[in-house]
Amino acid sequence: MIDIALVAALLYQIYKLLKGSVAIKIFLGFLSIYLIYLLVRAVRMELLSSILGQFMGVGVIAAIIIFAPEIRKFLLLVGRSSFLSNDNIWKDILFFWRKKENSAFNISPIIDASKTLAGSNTGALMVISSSSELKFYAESGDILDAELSKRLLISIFNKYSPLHDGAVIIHNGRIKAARCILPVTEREVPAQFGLRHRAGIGMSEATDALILVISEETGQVSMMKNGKVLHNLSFQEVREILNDYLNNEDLDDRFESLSEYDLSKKKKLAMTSKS
Ligand SMILES: Nc1ncnc2c1ncn2[C@@H]1O[C@H](COP(=O)(O)OP(=O)(O)OP(=O)(O)O)[C@@H](O)[C@H]1O
Repeated sequence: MIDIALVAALLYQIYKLLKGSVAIKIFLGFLSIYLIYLLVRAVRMELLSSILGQFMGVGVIAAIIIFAPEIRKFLLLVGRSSFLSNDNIWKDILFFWRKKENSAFNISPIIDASKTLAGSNTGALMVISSSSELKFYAESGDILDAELSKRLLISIFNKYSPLHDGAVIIHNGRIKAARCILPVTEREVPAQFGLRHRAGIGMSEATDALILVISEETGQVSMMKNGKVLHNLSFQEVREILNDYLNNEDLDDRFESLSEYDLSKKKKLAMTSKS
């Protein structure tokens, strides 16, 4: 019984750590195959269980290679005394069946700060996550865990601030971290998108977060979700998208895929050159 409880707690912690990243899909894939393997073995289906057994053997080595960075970070977290002494972990384990709290929070500081940042052509990169703290990415920067405020966001992205380089991660009304390094997309992106936008698109491909980018060059606001983009948004649109995202509404249809984005740009260009 204690054995089962410990395994359940461990699996839950791994799930929490990976939540929001692509690694979780691979992890759940492995877990499902392992459960099928146990089931097949229990009902003594010899051939299938030997095939799945072979796969599991190779799978463990493959998992170690695929999850190398995650395993390193996980061990680092385990090693930190704060990880085990953190009350939240025990609360999470004890009350894991509780319904997820509504992720909505007051987004006005994000909108107000974006207005000021865009108005002064200050570049910014914000990751807003409704489902998780995105610990992996937060750990790549400086942990703040500060209450979300317009003044704080403006200070972070001020060109002279030591925190301005990289992204902030916002979750549950708190700025979890600043100066975070995000994965850059490997897909081809429109020529006017530089590194900041590429990182925004990359992060939206790797996680279920919503990304907000303010261009230093033009002051224009873009958002990214699931590898798709929306460019040159008004602040009213930003507010609506943010609200809908935090209320778990499906935003996929509203965003443009990178190929659509190129096409719509070309159409606009053709129309303006005709007129
Ligand atoms: N992988 C990354 N993760 C987080 N932030 C990044 C990453 N790559 C670049 N950045 C941020 O983007 C800034 C560089 O942006 P760059 O000027 O290349 O982007 P851009 O998309 O052309 O945007 P802009 O329109 O603002 O010039 C860096 O100073 C850094 O703050």
